This record gives sequence, C-alpha cells and structure tokens, in this order.
Amino acid sequence: MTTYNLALIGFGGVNRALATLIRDEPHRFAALGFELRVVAITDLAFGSLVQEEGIDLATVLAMPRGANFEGLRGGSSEPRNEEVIKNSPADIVVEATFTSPVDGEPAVSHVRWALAAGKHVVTTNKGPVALHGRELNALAKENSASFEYEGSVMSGTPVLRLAQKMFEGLQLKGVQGILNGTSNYVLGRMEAGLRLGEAIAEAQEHGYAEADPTADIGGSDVRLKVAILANELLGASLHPDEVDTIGIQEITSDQVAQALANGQRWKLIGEATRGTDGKITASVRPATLTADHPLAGISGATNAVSFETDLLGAVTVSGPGAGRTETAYALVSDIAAVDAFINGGVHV
Ligand SMILES: NC(=O)C1=CN([C@@H]2O[C@H](COP(=O)(O)OP(=O)(O)OC[C@H]3O[C@@H](n4cnc5c(N)ncnc54)[C@H](O)[C@@H]3O)[C@@H](O)[C@H]2O)C=CC1
Ligand SMILES: N[C@@H](CC=O)C(=O)O
Repeated sequence: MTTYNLALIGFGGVNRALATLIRDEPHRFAALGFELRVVAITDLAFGSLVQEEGIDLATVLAMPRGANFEGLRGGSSEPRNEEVIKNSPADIVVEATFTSPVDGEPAVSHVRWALAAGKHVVTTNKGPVALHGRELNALAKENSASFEYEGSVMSGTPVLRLAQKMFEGLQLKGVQGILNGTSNYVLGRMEAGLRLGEAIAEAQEHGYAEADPTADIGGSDVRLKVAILANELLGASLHPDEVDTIGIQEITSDQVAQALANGQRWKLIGEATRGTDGKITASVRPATLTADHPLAGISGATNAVSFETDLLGAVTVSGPGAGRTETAYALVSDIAAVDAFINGGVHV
C-alpha cells in the first residue's frame, strides 16, 4: 500500500483533528488505498518537529498548550516553516494556519514554497485560494503538483467538488448561501436570548470561529468564500475586495427578537450572480428570511448553498460549515484527490 508523508503546517484545531484521525482510524485511509505518516509539524506555538520515520502522534497530541517541540529529537521551539516545507521528506503539505482576509499570508507563502518544490498541497485556508487561487493553480500545474482546497468553503461538506463534478451540462447562474458557521450559530444563540459576546465565546469553544472572530462576525470570512465560489464555479475573476460586505456586528438582540416575533430569522447571506451582461456581482449582507425561504431553517454551525441552474432551478446543499473534525474530513477528501491525481485517476 502507498504511504504518503505529510507535513502539517499549523497544529491547531483542524490539523490536530486530522492527526487524531490518522492515529485512531488507519482503516479509514486503508479503505482509500493508502496510509498516512506525519513526518513534520510546524506551529507558531509549538515550534517545529521533523522525524523522517514518522512522528508519534500520541506524544504530540498529548502536549499541552504552552509546551514546545524543543527537546524532542528533530524538534525546535522555532516554527521553521520554510525549511520544513522545502526540505522535509513530505509528499503532501497540509496548510491549516490562520486565514488572513487581507493578504492571505503566511499561508500564501507556505503554499507557494510547497508547490514550487513539487509538493502537493491540501488546505482549509481560504486566504490563498480567494486571493491567489489562479496563480497557485498555475504554479501547481507547472510543477506537476496537486493543489486541493475543498474545506475552504463549507468545511467538510463537499460543495466545490459536488458542483464541479455533478453539474456537468448545466449552466450555473448564481450561488446564494449561509457560508459562515460561527455567525449562523451566533444568530441562533441570540434568538435563544444570549448576548453577542456570549454567543461568540461559545462558537470559539466549539472550534467554529476564526482566530480573530471579527472575520466571522464582520463578514470578511464569507467575502472570501463568495469569491472562491464565484471564481471556481461561475468562472469569475473576482477579488474579495469587489464583494460588497456587511456583517452581523450591528444586529441587536432586539432586532433578532423582533424578527422572530414576526416569523422571520436573521441570516448572513453571501451571494454571487451572473447578470444578463455576463458580469458577476457579489455581496455579503444580513437579511431577514421568512419561514418559507429555503435557507431560513438552516441552524447552528450548519451552512447551506443554493446553486441557481438553468435546467433544474435551485439545487440546495446543506451540511457542516465549521468544526474541527468536520473540517479535517475536507483534508481527508483532498488527500484522496491527491492520490487520484498521482495515480492518474479522476481528479477535478
Ligand atoms: N475550524 C473550522 O471550523 C474551519 C477552519 N478553516 C480554516 O482552517 C484553518 C485552521 O483552522 P483552525 O485549526 O480551526 O485554527 P486554529 O486557530 O485552531 O489553528 C491555527 C494554528 O495555526 C498556527 N499558526 C498561525 N500562524 C502560524 C504561522 N505563521 N506558522 C505556523 N503556525 C501558525 C496557530 O498557532 C494555531 O495553532 C484556518 O485557516 C481556518 O480559517 C476552514 C474551515 C472550517
Ligand atoms: N470560522 C469559519 C470556519 C470555516 O470556514 C466559520 O465559522 O464558518
């Protein structure tokens, strides 16, 4: 059976959930026809660790926050990201550091270094895809490497591959969705009477929120996702700055209660639409939806996206939009796509 060597860049909620799956559920990967070995980890907090024969995941997963890799063989308290990405014996670089909605860094550099070195990249980080997707896909092609990012939109729910594979022969006219788990969770908890700050703290505990949750609440997380959907599925060349964005930060508990009393729910809606002139316009804004709207019933960290098609009308997909293990699954599906790429199988 093929063994893929992984370098985990970022050892927070998502990559720790992936490491836990690799440690506890090797049969899941064996069923896909490969096994996974983590040969390197880097993280701002833990430093870096390289062990060619494979890192003992039980040991590193048991390390508390505040500890670092110095003292372990091949370990350092410095996060030597560039050295690890370029020189470790990893076949696949798993990028799950923090998302910058402004310039995508440091993740953009991580992805560039890996692809330029001919290493495959799987990532849940929206920044590189939304801000530099075209350039990075070209770099991947140039270096015969695979660049996979299913988890950049709607966590483990496979919206990108589903639309790319299953909507063949249809024309997509637009997409509209609830694309942020944290804000949707927060709005639901405000309906239950919590204050905004209390609800955000709960979302952080569940692992839904960004490192800086103003990205969730202020709409910049959805702006990146809308740009990705527009560029990947509608053939646009949209920069996230071109997506008019209003978040939910100004929505008050009174407004939430008032809407409920009127049979409505506040939702943060991201959309991209192809106009009659072919131009794609996109926006993110809060809206009150009546109960009969297909997105009104989407609660908690669940997300949903409606694809507006020419022959079927609206096709709506819903599923987890955030969560550590749910997002780690996106990486599993991306690694399976890398495997298919390497073996000349079906690859989107
Ligand atoms: N948690 C979720 O539900 C989802 C997360 N994502 C994305 O996945 C990525 C990871 O998310 P989480 O694991 O939840 O975040 P997290 O905040 O738990 O972990 C990120 C880790 O990256 C490390 N890090 C930050 N900058 C670094 C640098 N320059 N070098 C090395 N390490 C660095 C941090 O120390 C932290 O341990 C983010 O980009 C996020 O937007 C995407 C979909 C869903
Ligand atoms: N913080 C994001 C995580 C996934 O992208 C969210 O809440 O949706």
